[in-house]
Amino acid sequence: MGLLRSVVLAGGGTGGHIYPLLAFADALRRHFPEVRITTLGSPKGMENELIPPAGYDLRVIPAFQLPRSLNLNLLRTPDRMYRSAHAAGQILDEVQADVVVGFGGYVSVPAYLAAWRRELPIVIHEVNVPPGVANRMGMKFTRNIAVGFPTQPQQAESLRDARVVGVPLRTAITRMDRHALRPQALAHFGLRPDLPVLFVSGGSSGARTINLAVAGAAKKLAHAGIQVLHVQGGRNDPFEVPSDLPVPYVVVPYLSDMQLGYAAADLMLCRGGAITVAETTAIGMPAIYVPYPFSNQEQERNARPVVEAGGGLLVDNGELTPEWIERTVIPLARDPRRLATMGAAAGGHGRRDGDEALLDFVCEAVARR
Ligand SMILES: CC(=O)N[C@H]1[C@@H](OP(=O)(O)OP(=O)(O)OC[C@H]2O[C@@H](n3ccc(=O)[nH]c3=O)[C@H](O)[C@@H]2O)O[C@H](CO)[C@@H](O)[C@@H]1O
Repeated sequence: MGLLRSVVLAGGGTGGHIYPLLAFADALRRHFPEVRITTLGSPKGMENELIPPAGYDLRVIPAFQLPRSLNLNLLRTPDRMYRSAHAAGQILDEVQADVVVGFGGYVSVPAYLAAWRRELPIVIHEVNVPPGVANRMGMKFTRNIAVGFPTQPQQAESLRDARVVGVPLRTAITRMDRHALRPQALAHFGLRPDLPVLFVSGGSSGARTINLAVAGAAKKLAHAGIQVLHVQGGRNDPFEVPSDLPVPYVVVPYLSDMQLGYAAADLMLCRGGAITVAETTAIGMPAIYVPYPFSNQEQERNARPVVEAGGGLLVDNGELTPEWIERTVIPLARDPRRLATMGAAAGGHGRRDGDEALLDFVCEAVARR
C-alpha cells in the first residue's frame, strides 16, 4: 500500500494495552510486510517484557505524570510531558511516520501530542468504557476513534461516533483449534486428560484476591477431582498451595503462550479485563468473572453482557472466598453439559477479526488525509 510506509504504535503499562497493539502489529506485518513498524513505550511498563521478544522495535520515551484535568492547555503543559512529547516527536521524524495508532496507557499521550503538532493522522483504539485517561486526552486531537465493544451513547459521549472494530487479538488465540491443541497443552503443563481443568488468571498483573481464594480451596478442588492451572500473574506475590494433593495443581508465574492455558481449560476463573473478556468470548470459553473492584466498575461492564447471555458467572471480589469456590465452582466444573452450554453462549458474543477491522480503519484514516 503506497500510502503506508511507516507506522508508529503507542501503548503501554499493562498487558491490556500491549496485547492489542501486538496483535495489530502482526496484522499490519501480514498485510504490508514492507511497512516499518515502530512502537513507543514507557521505561517501566510491561511493554519492555512483551514487545522486544515479539520482534518489534520498541523505543522508550521518558515517563511523566498525567495531569488530572483533561482541559489540556499546551502552554501550561508540564515540563516532563513536554520532554516526553519532544522525544516522541523526534522518533516520529526519524522514522518518517505516516500515522500514529494509540492503544492507551500514559505513553500514548506524548505520541498523540507529537503527531498532532505534525498534522499526522492519529487513530485511537479504546477497549474500555469509560475510555482511559490517556485516550480521552488523545480524543481531543482526532476523530478517528475505534472501540472494542459496542457502547451505549449515554455511557460515553466521547465514543458516540466511534467505529466498533472489536479487539485485535493474537492469532495464536483466535486461530487455535482448542480441541486439537488440548492434548499437547495438557502434556505441557503435566495435567491429566481424564479430569476437568480450572484455569485461573487474574489478568496480566495477577490478582491477589483470586490467588488467595483459589489456593485456599486447593484441597477441596483436588478432592473433587478438579485440576487447577493457576497463573500467578506477572507482578504478584507467590502464594502457598498444599504439596500433597491427589490431583495436579499447577502454578505458573506468567504464560507467554496463553493459548496453551485456554486449550487445557474446561472452565476459567478470571478478572474482567477487556482483553480477557474479548479472548474468552472469541474462543467460547465458559468463565467465572471476578471484576477488579477499583476501576470504575469497568470490568463488571465488560463481563456483564456475556454473563447475561449465559456465557459465565459474575462474582463480586469481596464474595470470592474458598467457600464460594467450593459451593459454586466445584459443581460447575464437574458438569460438562452446563459448561458446553455456557461456552456456546460465550462464543456467541465473541469476534475474532478485530485486528483486520482495525487495520481497515487505519488505512481509511490514512487515505482520507
Ligand atoms: C486492574 C486494571 O486496571 N486492569 C485493566 C487492564 O487489565 P489487564 O492488563 O489485566 O488486561 P486484560 O485482562 O484486558 O488482558 C490481559 C491480557 O494478558 C494476557 N495474559 C494474561 C496472563 C498471562 O499469564 N498471560 C497472558 O498473555 C491475556 O491473554 C490478555 O491478553 O487493562 C484492561 C484493558 O485496558 C482493562 O480492561 C483492565 O481493567
